[in-house]
Amino acid sequence: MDGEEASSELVVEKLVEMGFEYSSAKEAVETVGSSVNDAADYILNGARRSSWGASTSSTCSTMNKKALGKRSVSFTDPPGKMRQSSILDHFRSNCLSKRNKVDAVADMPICGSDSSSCPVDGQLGAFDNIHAEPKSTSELLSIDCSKEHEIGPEWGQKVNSLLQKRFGHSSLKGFQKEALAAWIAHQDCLVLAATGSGKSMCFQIPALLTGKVVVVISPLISLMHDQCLKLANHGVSACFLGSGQPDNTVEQKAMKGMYDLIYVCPETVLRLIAPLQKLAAGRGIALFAIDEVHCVSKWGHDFRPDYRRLSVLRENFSTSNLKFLQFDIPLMALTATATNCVREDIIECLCMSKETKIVLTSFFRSNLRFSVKHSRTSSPASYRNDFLELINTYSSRKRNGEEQMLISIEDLDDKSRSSYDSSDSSTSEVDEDNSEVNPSKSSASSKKRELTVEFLEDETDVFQDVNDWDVSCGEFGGQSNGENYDHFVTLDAPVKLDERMKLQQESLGHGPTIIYVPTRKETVSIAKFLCQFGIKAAAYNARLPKSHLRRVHKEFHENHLEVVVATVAFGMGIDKLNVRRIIHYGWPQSLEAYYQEAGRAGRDGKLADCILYANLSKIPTLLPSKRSEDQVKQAYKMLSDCHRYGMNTSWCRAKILVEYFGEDFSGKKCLLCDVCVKGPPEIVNVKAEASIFLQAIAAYHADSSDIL
Ligand SMILES: Nc1ncnc2c1ncn2[C@@H]1O[C@H](COP(=O)(O)OP(=O)(O)OP(=O)(O)O)[C@@H](O)[C@H]1O
Repeated sequence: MDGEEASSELVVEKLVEMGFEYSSAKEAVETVGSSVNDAADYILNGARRSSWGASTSSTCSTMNKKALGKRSVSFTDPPGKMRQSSILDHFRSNCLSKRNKVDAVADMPICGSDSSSCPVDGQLGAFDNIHAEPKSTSELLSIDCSKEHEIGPEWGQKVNSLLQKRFGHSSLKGFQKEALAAWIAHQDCLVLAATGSGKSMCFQIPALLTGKVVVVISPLISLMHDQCLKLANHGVSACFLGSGQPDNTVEQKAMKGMYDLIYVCPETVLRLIAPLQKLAAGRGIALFAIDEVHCVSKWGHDFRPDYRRLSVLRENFSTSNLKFLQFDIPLMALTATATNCVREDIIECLCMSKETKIVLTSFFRSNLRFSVKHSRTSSPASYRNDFLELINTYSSRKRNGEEQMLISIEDLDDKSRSSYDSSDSSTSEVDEDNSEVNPSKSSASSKKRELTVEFLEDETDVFQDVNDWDVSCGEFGGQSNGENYDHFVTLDAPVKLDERMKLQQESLGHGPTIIYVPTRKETVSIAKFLCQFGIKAAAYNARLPKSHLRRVHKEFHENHLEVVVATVAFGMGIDKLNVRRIIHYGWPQSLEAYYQEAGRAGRDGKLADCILYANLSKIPTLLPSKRSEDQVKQAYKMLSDCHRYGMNTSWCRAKILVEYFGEDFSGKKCLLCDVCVKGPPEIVNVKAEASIFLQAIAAYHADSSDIL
């Protein structure tokens, strides 16, 4: 093999790792040469034109790739000019969209192609606007934090007026009040509240109330960036620090106390202990907030080692260490998902005080309709069964006004066979049986079939670098789409029975869908499958080119994409209100991860579906990662909890989930899930069969004793 051949093989190998079929990878490399990015662009471009590209010309959608030639099929700038779009682009686009939304959208080029229209100087200008100097100082409410307080009527009024003035909300939610009461009493606090319930307000208010700084530790640049952006929109000054921060004056300004809130990743906060101590002595630090705190625990689903070192906060910002402090600077730890065991681990590991207040809201999300379906998954033959309803959902919208002809399974067969038959035969996961697998059948059929093993994309590999600027440079932020937060339901307590009964009658809107799949390969194959039927679908996994990932985020948030087929890499920070369906097509890695991912549906409070397609003949296997033996054991225990959830046929699914997090749901049901609606499987009286069976055994033993 000569050098060139060897490098082509390597590129093909890389492309297969990204999730592409070997044959497509090979063809792409033959056509565009040995560049991973070009080849990936080349393959994706075909899928994209037939899926997202409603406006692209039909000549492109015929995918006559060879005729199109190298550059004409690429959707990004030529390599030499290609520039990773940055957070600044997003700020810029948001500033633009605030000034003139319609114009900005019309002008907005698709991923990365706007480099010429956005000079670096201009970007920095926009960036400075985001990191506004604290205008709020004169508006600060003079509250004496040296005394203990309760959120009495006086406090309540002050906070509510701030809330209204700054954020347009009428009052604090119950759990927010509780968390603030703990902070006012200088207590540490662990807040466990559902995704999207408003946890950030618990640490944003202290910065605005006291005039001191709040330091927020967060795992991802995308989350920090998103929050800074939202705060800037509300006129609150905030910044984020870390290697993802391109302006090196921001850190100095932050340490001088020029921002109300400082967002920082764990590794950076560890580096900044001495300057933060100076800040505490100067403007003062009101609170350390540790967001997504489940990352502390090895028993959680998203462990990040740097989080465990955050005990330095208690050690270095306590009265014993800093003599000028009257009280230890309180720690507020926040998460949406933590089991009892994870909670204990967090409190111990962060050296939070013994009196730490735990503010726990109901994990129950009354508008989420959970169900489990059984499927072989991972095979194009199953796709035809499993995605029929989804395809019909989106195609009925497109045929709006015309006769509503639903696509039949035969139509799907015709359409998809042409492009999938060949791949069917080339995969070891071929599924000849077209019918849905049901649990009773599966044990019998698994005798005939080998159990297969599926390598899960491991989230510890996905987010190797907390400052992964490229992956996380975010087009997140549902609010900028004009989606209405007014519909947001208070998630403090399960809504009333009659409200849930009403939800049963509601029809599920067309809104966006996220399909989570365990492997990178499936992100590509399912997106490709859905594209065949005119669905605007795109694949998302950590190995795909960054420019593609950015584009997926952007188009998803702007409602141009209908379906994203993703691994766990499409994760934290997805804050979009109108997601109508979260489909897990294969096993999730844990019930915590499942609930967090499913929780991205229905944040507008309207009915949303959370469907798990369980494949009982597939054993999920974690990709090799930096996990210790103990952690691997724990990871497999978590997988087995998922299995139990998938096998359940008797208990309300929401009950299983919320009780997993230690909540008492006794005597309650969600009334929406498949088990609540269809009930447990019918009880069959097998007395007669059992008696024959027992007689047969008795006869057998009698015969054997005769022989003996
Ligand atoms: N008291 C309130 N009344 C009404 N809306 C609120 C209130 N507090 C916060 N919200 C809104 O709730 C939405 C979600 O808030 P936030 O992003 O803080 O949720 P979160 O719990 O941190 O979510 P996640 O777990 O996904 O990080 C925001 O739009 C916020 O403005």
